[in-house]
Amino acid sequence: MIAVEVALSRVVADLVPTTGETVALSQSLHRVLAADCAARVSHPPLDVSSMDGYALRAADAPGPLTVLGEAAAGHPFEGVIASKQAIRIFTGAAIPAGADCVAMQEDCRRDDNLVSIDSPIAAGAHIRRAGMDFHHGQVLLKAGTLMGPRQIALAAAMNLPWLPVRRRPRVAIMSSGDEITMPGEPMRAGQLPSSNGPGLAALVQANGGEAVQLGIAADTRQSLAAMIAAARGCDLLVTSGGASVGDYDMVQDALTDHGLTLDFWKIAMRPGKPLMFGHLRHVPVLGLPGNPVAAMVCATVFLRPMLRCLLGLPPHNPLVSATLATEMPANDARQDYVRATLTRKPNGAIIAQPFGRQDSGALSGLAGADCLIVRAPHAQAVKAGDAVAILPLHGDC
Ligand SMILES: Nc1nc2c(c(=O)[nH]1)N[C@H]1C(S)=C(S)[C@@H](COP(=O)(O)OP(=O)(O)OC[C@H]3O[C@@H](n4cnc5c(N)ncnc54)[C@H](O)[C@@H]3O)O[C@H]1N2
Ligand code: MOO
Repeated sequence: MIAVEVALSRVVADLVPTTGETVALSQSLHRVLAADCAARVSHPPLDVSSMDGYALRAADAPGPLTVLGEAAAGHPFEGVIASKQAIRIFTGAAIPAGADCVAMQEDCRRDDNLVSIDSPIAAGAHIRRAGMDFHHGQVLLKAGTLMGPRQIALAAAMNLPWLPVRRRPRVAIMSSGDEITMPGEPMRAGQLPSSNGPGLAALVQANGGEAVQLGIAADTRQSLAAMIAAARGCDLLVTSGGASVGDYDMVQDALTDHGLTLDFWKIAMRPGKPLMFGHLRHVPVLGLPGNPVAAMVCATVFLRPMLRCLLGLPPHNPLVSATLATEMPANDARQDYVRATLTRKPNGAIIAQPFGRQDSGALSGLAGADCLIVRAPHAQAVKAGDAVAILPLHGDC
């Protein structure tokens, strides 16, 4: 059995980011930029007012000044302001030639076509300079940026209607087992619905991939072989089930028939001991255990970083620290991923409460967990109040 960290470094070692494609800005949420993007405009495009008020020369304050006209956003005042003159101006409007500041409306007194300024004012007040935010040609969004709502707002301000993004990695997902059916299908006695296929597909989608569910192979070499063949053209093949040592655990044999180059099988991890990794004609193959919690935890720990690498993102799965609510015994040789809830104390401390039942077939606990407490191999017993490392579980895992 190899260590989790060694396994993790091996699964991401040879991954090359997918090629780029162009998508509309409106379709770019959660996509990763494949190239640097430069602004096609300056922002703001010219000197504009940041307040509603009067544009004037600061040296002319307190006035009174003659109001020549007005400027609103998108409707500039075309004339020139001379000494003792002002214009009414609104937020976002261009600063007229000759003016060097804007007095806020609240600081001004208007009397017919005259305006007086009640507070001291300096040149430059309430003016946003052209290009204050960014200039035409400036690279503001770098290759590798994950596009969220804030980055989309910036790209729009940069006048970029299309963006170069990494193609979504195509991940073929294959479940196996004679007892497994698709959710909702008729079931014989003893059969159960596949949770791994839909759960893994959702994890792939939530992490920027395109899931291709191949279906459920029967526990025969022929059935497994047919499904493995259907994975051609994918960037990554993920199998679930049939990974252990039982007579009907034939996934690895079927993959070997197809030319699998095995990298590793079995790691020091709980849940997830029979994890397998290799390559089928250069396509990485991640063989997940069938136990539903093991499949999803291994996907969180291994598949998520693999997807990140295929998207050109750093593979990190950062651990953070929490305070333990109850004692935990010393750990054995396998790195343990313990399902737990998190609560925040009024003083800001984050408290992790492990579930009593940690069976790797019990999905209800995983779905209700906020985090996995990560316990190193041979970790010593810990007591309530001790610090532990946790892997937070968000909406994408
Ligand atoms: N003698 C040993 N037996 C087992 C060992 C071992 O080291 N020696 N390891 C155990 C561990 S740890 C795990 S994890 C499991 C992994 O088994 P497999 O990967 O071969 O998975 P299956 O036998 O196919 O199924 C296990 C379990 O999970 C259910 N399952 C399978 N696929 C799905 C699916 N798509 N959706 C929902 N549930 C699924 C299946 O019905 C079984 O109950 O091996 C232990 N045994
Ligand atoms: O590691 Mo298995 O994944 O214990 O259930």
